Amino acid sequence: MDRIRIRGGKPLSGSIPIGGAKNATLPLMAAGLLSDGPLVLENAPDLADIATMRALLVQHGMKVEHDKAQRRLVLSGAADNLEAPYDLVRKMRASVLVMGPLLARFGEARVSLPGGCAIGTRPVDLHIKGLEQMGAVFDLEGGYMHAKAPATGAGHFLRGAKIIFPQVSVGATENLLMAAALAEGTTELVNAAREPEIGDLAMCLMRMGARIEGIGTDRLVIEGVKQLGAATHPIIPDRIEAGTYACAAAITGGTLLLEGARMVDLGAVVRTMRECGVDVAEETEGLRITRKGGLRGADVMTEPFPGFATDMQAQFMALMCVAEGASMITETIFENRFMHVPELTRMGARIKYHGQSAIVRGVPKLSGAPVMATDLRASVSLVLAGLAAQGETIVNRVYHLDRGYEAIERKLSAVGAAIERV
Ligand SMILES: CC(=O)N[C@H]1[C@@H](OP(=O)(O)OP(=O)(O)OC[C@H]2O[C@@H](n3ccc(=O)[nH]c3=O)[C@H](O)[C@@H]2O)O[C@H](CO)[C@@H](O)[C@@H]1O
Ligand SMILES: C=C(OP(=O)(O)O)C(=O)O
Repeated sequence: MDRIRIRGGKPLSGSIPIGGAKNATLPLMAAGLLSDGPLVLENAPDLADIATMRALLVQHGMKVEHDKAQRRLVLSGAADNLEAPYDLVRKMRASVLVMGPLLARFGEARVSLPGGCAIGTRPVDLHIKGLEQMGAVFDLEGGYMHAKAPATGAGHFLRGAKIIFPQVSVGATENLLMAAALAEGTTELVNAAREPEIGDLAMCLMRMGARIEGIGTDRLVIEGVKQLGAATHPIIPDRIEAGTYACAAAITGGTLLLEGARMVDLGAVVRTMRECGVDVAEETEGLRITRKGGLRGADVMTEPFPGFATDMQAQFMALMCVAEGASMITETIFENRFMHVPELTRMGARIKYHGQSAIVRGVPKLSGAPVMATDLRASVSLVLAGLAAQGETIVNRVYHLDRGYEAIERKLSAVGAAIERV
């Protein structure tokens, strides 16, 4: 199995191109189920999760072409198999996003329950409750959610509803937004998630002919239409990939231009990095991250957007391991997202955690070690620690990284890191 070998201690310098956002592309691909297309997605990243979503849609009966050279995905055709099998759903939880589109367009879906994952239990009750409010009836059998929605007689299956989320959920907002686009009448999503990926999905649905108001706010109002059509949509840049490479510049005391990255998507992360003594400047081509002086510790609490992203928590913790003073990191989104702590500790970090909070006491140097992690962002936090550590770090289980970071070793070695896949 592939591993990543890093010899740390080199300040990075140069430019890194930021790809299209994984977490925008996955729901956008699911939206392809809502019409015969073609839906053309530009700036598509080449990631394991994209291949998984492609396999899922293909087994549903759709045609999905991924032109990697042109960074383009073209989705067309109509689903003729309404089942999302366990083998694919367990690989990637975002598979559950086919539920809303399948129900809205065909009145039926059978989707495996995803189960828990390394970072938490991650139930899908909010997705189910919302779709039930829109008229779907759910049955649980053999680990599958089997949902049916009777035809309304007006060319729709689902009916618009006012859905008040008791808790902010990115996936539930996306699933219901897609379902509402083809439902009869008006749907109101209250306490909706406001992540940039949701705005991107809404923009794409509008290009396909959907009627949506309130984009960028926590109240989305969708006027259902009978049919959606073809569209071409450019995927937004990956703010988490950008934030991760910003940490790479900061932890090595270097300077990187993150081509295509946008300040507007990274607000809380940028504010915190500045608090730590890192310079962040918006330039025409992207964001420039520079660290000249020492790193100072800072406290963060993860929150739904526009708060500090949970998907940046592990990377920021790696940075705080070598910052001056103590930093308190509180994870409020997922109940088990400190799996990187024991591995960072093996590299010499001083971290203690209890429940939702961790205290990191900065040390002058980390030391390289063989490490492994159980999820995507935890794995990349070990790469970051390895870039700053003395000696050699081997990161095992690279398949986690390949879910969300395209060519990470090539992007980092091009800016001066001693990193290779072995
Ligand atoms: C593919 C994708 O875009 N993944 C992102 C998405 O995941 P995902 O959409 O799964 O995350 P959610 O926003 O839904 O989860 C937020 C919280 O709500 C809980 N919850 C969620 C749904 C539900 O029905 N019931 C429930 O209790 C979850 O367990 C979690 O504690 O948003 C997360 C939070 O920003 C990110 O970390 C993930 O990278
Ligand atoms: C948690 C993540 O993804 P997923 O929701 O697909 O597990 C992530 O991108 O960090």
